[in-house]
Amino acid sequence: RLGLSHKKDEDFGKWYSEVLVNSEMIEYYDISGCYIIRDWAMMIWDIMKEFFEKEIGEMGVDKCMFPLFVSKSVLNKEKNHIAGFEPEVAWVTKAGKSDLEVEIAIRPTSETVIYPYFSKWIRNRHDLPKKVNQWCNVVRWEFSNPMPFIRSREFYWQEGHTAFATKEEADVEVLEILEIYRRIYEEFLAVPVIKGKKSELEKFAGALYTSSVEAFIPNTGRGIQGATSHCLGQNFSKKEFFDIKFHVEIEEDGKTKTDHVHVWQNSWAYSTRSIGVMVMVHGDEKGLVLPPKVAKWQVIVIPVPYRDANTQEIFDVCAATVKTLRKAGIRAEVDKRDHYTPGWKYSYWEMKGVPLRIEIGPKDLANNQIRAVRRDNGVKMDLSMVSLVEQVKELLGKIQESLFDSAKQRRDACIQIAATWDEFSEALRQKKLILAPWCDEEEVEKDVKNRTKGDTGAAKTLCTPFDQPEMLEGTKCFASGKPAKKWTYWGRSY
Ligand SMILES: O=C(C[C@H]1NCCC[C@H]1O)Cn1cnc2c(c1=O)CCCC2
Ligand SMILES: [Mg+2]
Repeated sequence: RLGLSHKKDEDFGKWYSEVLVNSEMIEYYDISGCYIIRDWAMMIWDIMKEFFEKEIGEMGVDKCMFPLFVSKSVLNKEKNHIAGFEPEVAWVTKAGKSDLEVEIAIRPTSETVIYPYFSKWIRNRHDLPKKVNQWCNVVRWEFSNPMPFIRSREFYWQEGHTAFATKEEADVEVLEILEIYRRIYEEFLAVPVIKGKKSELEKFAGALYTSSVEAFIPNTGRGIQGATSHCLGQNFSKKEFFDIKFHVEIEEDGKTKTDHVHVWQNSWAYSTRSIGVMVMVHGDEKGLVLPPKVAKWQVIVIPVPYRDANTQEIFDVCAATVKTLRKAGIRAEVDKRDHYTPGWKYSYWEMKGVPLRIEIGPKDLANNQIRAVRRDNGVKMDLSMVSLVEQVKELLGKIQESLFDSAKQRRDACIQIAATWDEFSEALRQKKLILAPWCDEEEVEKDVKNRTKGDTGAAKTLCTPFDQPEMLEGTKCFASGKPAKKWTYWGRSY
């Protein structure tokens, strides 16, 4: 296993692809935009899923699994929510040699699959709130250049779909879910994100409003949507095709009348794209760098026998060390392959991004200690075998924290405030994440897109952060010169 042949700061795309293959996260596939997700990456997905499932389980969200296929008539019932997306929908048109009577779409998202059943299941108030979530694959036949995890034609996500009797309940849940997404990124993947609201132009067409957590890739100067939590309002429930409503009894001049109220809905998702963002943010010239929280192996133990001196004893101590660490809930493994040298193993596990390496050789045995090496900053230290578990736990905590802190420092260094068009253009040229005062007019947003169109893509609004800086009296929009209404993040994006 050689090192990487591409540098992160020289050819980011090739570096990213090589890291994913060399760390055994991804295998390429013969259909463009489709990738094999291997064990090393599946463990990341499963660790996040376990946390996410626990959190939404406590919120009363039920599990479900709706069909992969959507009939053409159903998908096109709700045209406006897929407006502009038709080219991305994949269709099944044949089975064997015979054409299908009716073409069947492969789900690109499941609103039109699920909501007819919400209509059937929700009859009166005590059927509410209705909350379901499914973990599944979706297919979107994107045409812009595919990238493993970031932009693939099939990807895995969870999609939550909920219905409430009142808007207030829906509004609360939108933000509760958004906070879980922030935790997924910041506490598990050690990636800083910005919580905010999408503009009317960038939001999901079927939504009343869209909130998102936005990440940023310093190397390419591009923003990337990390996860979305939408309030759909009554946009779907009031559509006659769905007509999702509950009946209420109202007293009117002494008589009880029944009326009905359309439900208020949310939908929310994060996907395997989150894994790609983590790789891009933390990876380095030696390969993948895994945050301990999501590493299949948090500690790799390497025996370092010296000539034939007490080799068996060294192997026994390595095995015992792994056992002790595992008993304490630390995900540890020993690499006892005898056809590789210790040095070779160091490079192999560095490429795979294991947060902490433990080396055990004759000297370590003699001093009842081990040599620990951090993957994030390469620092080496000798740890006593006495209270090793506590020291390793503390070290893993420090690695997790320092990965987040350094990623946040690098992201913050990319943030540039722009008050005028010239400052905006210059910041864009410098691949910055731009915070600018905006008049909140859609025409202006479209104009900025047109004026910044180029081979590296146009600049767009990423989100309007909930955490708004003060807007001084008289502040002008950077693009239109009109009175600014809000501070918004702009940039090129994936
Ligand atoms: O998928 C959503 C909205 C919503 N879907 C459910 C989970 C939350 C949220 O992502 C938006 N969207 C994006 N992309 C596409 C579609 C689409 O509806 C439908 C057609 C194919 C491309
Ligand atoms: Mg898309």
